[in-house]
Amino acid sequence: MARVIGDVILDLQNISLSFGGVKALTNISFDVREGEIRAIIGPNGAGKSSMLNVINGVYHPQQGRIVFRGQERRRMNPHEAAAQGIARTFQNIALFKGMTVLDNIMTGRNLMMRRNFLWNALYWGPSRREEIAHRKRVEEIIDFLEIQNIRKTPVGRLPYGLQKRVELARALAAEPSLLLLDEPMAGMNVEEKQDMCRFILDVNEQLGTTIVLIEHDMGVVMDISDRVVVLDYGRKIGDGPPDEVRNDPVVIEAYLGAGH
Ligand SMILES: Nc1ncnc2c1ncn2[C@@H]1O[C@H](COP(=O)(O)OP(=O)(O)OP(=O)(O)O)[C@@H](O)[C@H]1O
Repeated sequence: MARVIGDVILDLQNISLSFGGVKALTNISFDVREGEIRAIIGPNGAGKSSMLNVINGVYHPQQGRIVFRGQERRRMNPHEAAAQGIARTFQNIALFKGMTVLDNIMTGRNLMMRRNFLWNALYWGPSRREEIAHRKRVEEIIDFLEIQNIRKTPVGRLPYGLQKRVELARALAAEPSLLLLDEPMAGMNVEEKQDMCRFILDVNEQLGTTIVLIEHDMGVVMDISDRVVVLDYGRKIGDGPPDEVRNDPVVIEAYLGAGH
């Protein structure tokens, strides 16, 4: 399928966020277009994770507007953001280590399970049918990410790179239209990084999912993203296609200054 970059679906305008005296984000504006891979980069402590947390409703900025799919967003929590089609993965893997791969991915469907426990107890048949439908979708995701052979393995027994892939699978189980990835390749070896890059591109191209990712590996960022936002000390210092950002003296200075 040919990639199509569409209209702006997420517009962040003049976002400022502070924690007590610490200014994590200062007057940041950028947008995300439908179907693109948008990277957020910057030295440690630049505000990247805070920005993702603003997008999915974990943090509430003191100033600024967030417009998602044409609607100004009121204060919302992560559950509401997920219901609007925004899913994310975390910097530190947040899976249930004792549960199997399959069960972990099923937890990603929770939001879509319409029927509650009482209903399930009373009407076994329809809820069973619903569970089968969810299982089918989960099995498709398992095939897509090529983890069939570990579907019954407890997550805690898997190598790190595969755990990250399971986390991606769980996020995909919610069928998001906007996927936020917080350092999806952190701590991986070269081969694991190549695999993860391929899967991120496949998700974007074949499922049409818009992706915002934080990544420290510059090679990866330059290879897979359409546009890059650069943060430094909570301010935006660059924004544009990878080639433009890479050659921007202000960006180069921020990275050299931070010892990257
Ligand atoms: N919950 C919080 N309470 C207080 N300060 C916070 C909180 N979250 C982030 N900060 C501060 O906000 C600033 C930006 O942090 P953030 O984690 O967003 O940066 P980052 O670019 O993601 O860094 P890293 O690359 O190290 O993950 C830092 O000074 C951090 O200490």
